[in-house]
Amino acid sequence: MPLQGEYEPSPAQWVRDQVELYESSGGTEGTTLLDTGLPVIILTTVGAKSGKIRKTPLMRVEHEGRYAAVASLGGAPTHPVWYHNVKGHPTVELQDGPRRQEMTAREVTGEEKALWWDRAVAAYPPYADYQKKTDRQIPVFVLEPT
Ligand SMILES: C[C@H](OP(=O)(O)OC[C@@H](O)[C@@H](O)[C@@H](O)Cn1c2nc(=O)[nH]c(=O)c-2cc2ccc(O)cc21)C(=O)N[C@@H](CCC(=O)N[C@@H](CCC(=O)O)C(=O)O)C(=O)O
Repeated sequence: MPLQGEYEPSPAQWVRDQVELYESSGGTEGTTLLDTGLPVIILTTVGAKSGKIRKTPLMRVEHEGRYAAVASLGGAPTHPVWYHNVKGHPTVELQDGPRRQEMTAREVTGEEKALWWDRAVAAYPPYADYQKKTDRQIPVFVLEPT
């Protein structure tokens, strides 16, 4: 059952554009991070305050059908806003290329987080740099098919 609500595009034009291209191409275009060629997924969440539908490109971190969503925001001192959406509404949708599925998200800690953090850094090495540049502990969600 797709998430219900009014879609509110990101205020960031480059994010809006990537979501638009990803979705309008059926997940065949806009599926990488610009010049890196590294794969990207689209996470759909429900706004924690507005209840609106939000769509957020994230680096693709996948292992045996489960995914990680890393709230890095480039190592900024505060969490990205979508972090609060997922905490408030753990039922999310994930589009990986042409495949879209409903997932349940949970924030991971301790050894489980360390395992997924290694997988995330292997998929996108700059995550390690982001963590070095902030005292904020970058949160990691694991997304599992509902
Ligand atoms: C700009 C802000 O976006 P954000 O949710 O903080 O997310 C910032 C970024 O993480 C987001 O732009 C990501 O897509 C950036 N990004 C990555 N961001 C990451 O954190 N990790 C990644 O791996 C990542 C990869 C990536 C790849 C490609 C790409 O194009 C972007 C990528 C935003 O959308 N703000 C809205 C509000 C959004 C919102 O969800 N509001 C909630 C309020 C929630 C609350 O405040 O409690 C609501 O509607 O209720 C606004 O200001 O109107």
